[in-house]
Amino acid sequence: MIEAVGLTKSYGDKTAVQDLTFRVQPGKVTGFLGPNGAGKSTTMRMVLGLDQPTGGSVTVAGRPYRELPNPPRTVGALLDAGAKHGGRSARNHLLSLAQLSGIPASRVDEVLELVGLTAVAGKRSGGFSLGMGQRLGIAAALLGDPRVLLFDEPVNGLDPEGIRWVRDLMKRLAAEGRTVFVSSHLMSEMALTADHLIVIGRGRLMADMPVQEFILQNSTSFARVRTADVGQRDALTSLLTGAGAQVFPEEAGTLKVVGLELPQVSDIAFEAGVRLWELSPHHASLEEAYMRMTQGAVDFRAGGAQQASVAGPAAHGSGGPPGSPLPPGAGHPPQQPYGGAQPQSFVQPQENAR
Ligand SMILES: Nc1ncnc2c1ncn2[C@@H]1O[C@H](COP(=O)(O)OP(=O)(O)OP(=O)(O)O)[C@@H](O)[C@H]1O
Repeated sequence: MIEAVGLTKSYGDKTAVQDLTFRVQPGKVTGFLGPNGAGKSTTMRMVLGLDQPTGGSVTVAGRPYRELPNPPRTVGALLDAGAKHGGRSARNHLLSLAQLSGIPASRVDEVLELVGLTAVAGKRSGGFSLGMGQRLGIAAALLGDPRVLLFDEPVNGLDPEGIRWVRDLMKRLAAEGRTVFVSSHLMSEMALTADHLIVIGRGRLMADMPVQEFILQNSTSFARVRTADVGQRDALTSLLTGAGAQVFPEEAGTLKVVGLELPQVSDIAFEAGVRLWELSPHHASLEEAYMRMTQGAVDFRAGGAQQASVAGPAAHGSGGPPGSPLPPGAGHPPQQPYGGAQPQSFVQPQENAR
């Protein structure tokens, strides 16, 4: 387990991490999320004793990293996959790390096999592709067979096969009862990999909960409705609005209905004699929930002028149609063809979550 209590780190007058308290539990993959500059790497560096907190504390398996009897056998980490001696072969790189920690040389071949680098073990790691470098970094993290693992952006630059391999590895490590703490900006990947999330923004804790709960708490589900014809669609729109729903017409001719359960929508349509061709539930993705939660905690955002020049003068705002309650920026999700079952979400305008 990793436990942070009031963890704080300041660089001069810049506070990178502020009063963070959380536990990373064994047996789960815990995703560590936050916008650029939120303090994720700083936190991980403090877990690993590479930076000293200016306040609070963080322990691994009950002790600060520097007090662990044999740190590489307790905690392994991939922080910077580029941090290797490029002139050495993959095997020699791992052998030197093993020697430093009193790990038997036989373990080097085991981890090379585990990450799929056996065939290139004798090659200079300087010539490795990004994906091979990531695998070598992961091999180094696994060398001491530690119970606690930290990975900072482990899928950075990996191809789909590599991403899937990392995902399966994380899940396997967690299933073995290890503590797996992994940062990533790839939300779709985190949704598939993580069981639990710790989200920070501007150095502060914003969420600490299971992935599904995070999505539920930070998103709005909606129903998509398709009627047999336009006249019925307009009639149904007024009835649903009258019943307290927010109704948004979509380009594909469907309606997005927020605020009523599916059976209620069905009953209202039935009682009015409106024939429905589609009535489907839609849930938010992790990415949508994350964007909604962190929108007030982003340090770096592309400026409007920049976006305009990229989009070209003909581009229109991404808000709702004139008269719609959607503000600019709260655009409709991509339309699905009729019957398309991809879950989508309407992200409602929300005040700064903090
Ligand atoms: N050595 C340092 N000296 C001064 N400021 C630092 C130092 N290290 C980090 N910071 C600042 O602390 C803040 C948090 O940085 P950190 O790298 O931990 O964020 P992050 O969440 O890992 O970001 P990213 O997702 O971009 O990697 C940033 O504002 C950063 O500029």
